[in-house]
Amino acid sequence: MEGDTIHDLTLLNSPAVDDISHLALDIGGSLIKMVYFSTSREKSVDKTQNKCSKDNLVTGRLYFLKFETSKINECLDFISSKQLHCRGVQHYGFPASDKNTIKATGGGAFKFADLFKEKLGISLDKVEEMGSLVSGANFLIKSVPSEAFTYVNGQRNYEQIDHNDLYPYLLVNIGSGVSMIKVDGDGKFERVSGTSVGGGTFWGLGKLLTKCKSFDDLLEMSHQGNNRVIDMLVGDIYGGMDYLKIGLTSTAIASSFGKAVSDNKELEEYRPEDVARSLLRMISNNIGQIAYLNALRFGLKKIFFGGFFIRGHAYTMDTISVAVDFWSKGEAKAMFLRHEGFLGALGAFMNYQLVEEFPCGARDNNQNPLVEDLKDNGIIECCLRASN
Ligand SMILES: Nc1ncnc2c1ncn2[C@@H]1O[C@H](COP(=O)(O)OP(=O)(O)O)[C@@H](O)[C@H]1O
Ligand SMILES: CC(C)(COP(=O)(O)O)[C@@H](O)C(=O)NCCC(=O)O
Repeated sequence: MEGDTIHDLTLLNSPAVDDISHLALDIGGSLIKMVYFSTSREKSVDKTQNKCSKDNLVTGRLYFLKFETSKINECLDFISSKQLHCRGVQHYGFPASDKNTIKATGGGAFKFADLFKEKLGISLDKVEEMGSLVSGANFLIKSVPSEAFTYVNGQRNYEQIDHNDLYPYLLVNIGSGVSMIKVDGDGKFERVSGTSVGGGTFWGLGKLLTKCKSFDDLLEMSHQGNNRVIDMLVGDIYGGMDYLKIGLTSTAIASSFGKAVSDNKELEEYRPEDVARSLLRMISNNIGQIAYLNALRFGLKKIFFGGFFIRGHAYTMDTISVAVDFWSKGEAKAMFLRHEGFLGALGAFMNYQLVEEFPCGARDNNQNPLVEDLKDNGIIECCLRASN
């Protein structure tokens, strides 16, 4: 797996409790994503010093965390132990009405509303999921340096996106399922397609077929595997030859898992690594292709991929990039986002309408903001607007 994926924060990395305010959640089919704002890294004891010099802005950082939805109690315990829902809200003049109400998106904002109320006394202020994904993506693409990148020949190439040339684009969020959204501007979007063959499919089928215990193990396995053992290639059908008349080389996959038909082997006779690789390739390819077809429908050249299925995994990004490039004959471009899985949670956070500036204040002691991001699990500097 690549090194600069944003992982869970450890408690060591967490800010002091008193300085945390404004928590937003995206409770999805597989994972709960959490974003919260804290001022604690400013080293200042006097909270007035945390105000930005101009206007009434408070400097701080956004922190990111995730939990498995099936272990929602861990998330509730974390919020409760750190009193995330009621600390710090009135510091710096943030509106007191925010207390005990948090912005939440995703299906779980509906499914678990009673649980949050019962266990923590928190009301979930529901924010629509597709809108959250879009505002999270727009914010990241426009305001966070070194956020968007292409993945070509094993290399991340960070893109400077021209704000005046951003729209329209296609946003493909690969969570448990996949949503494809045509984005035309801030708050201007349409969900144009989707597929149920997504991250949940990879993880679910992978678990059944390989008996692996965690998603990261499955990804790691896929890294070690060889899909040609199970996939039927064009060369397998054409006696080792390419079929160039229709643009297919002998090594192109003709039929995912197709070799298993004639192999007459039991599942146990295949290496789980090879099974994981074929599965990852099949699902990534399929999503890349459907994404391209939707981009073609609307004449979109830029396709941003988000969602935690991607997990910064080299092979996943490579497969998606190659699929988009192949089908579009180089016309469309697949781009990825460093905060891939947090689009919805960030969008819900934006709904507080306190975000004034991103990023706020210079990262004065380093030339490359990415370096600090890596150390800090994707922490983003920002300013929130205080009410006084
Ligand atoms: N630690 C993990 N546990 C479970 N799934 C994970 C994990 N890390 C990445 N994934 C992948 O991410 C997908 C969920 O992505 P996410 O964007 O959080 O969607 P959702 O909102 O549906 O939970 C899973 O289906 C799986 O493919
Ligand atoms: C229903 C969902 C929006 C829920 O979002 P998720 O929790 O998967 O991130 C998503 O799973 C989805 O778009 N599924 C594809 C359904 C379809 O278009 O066939």
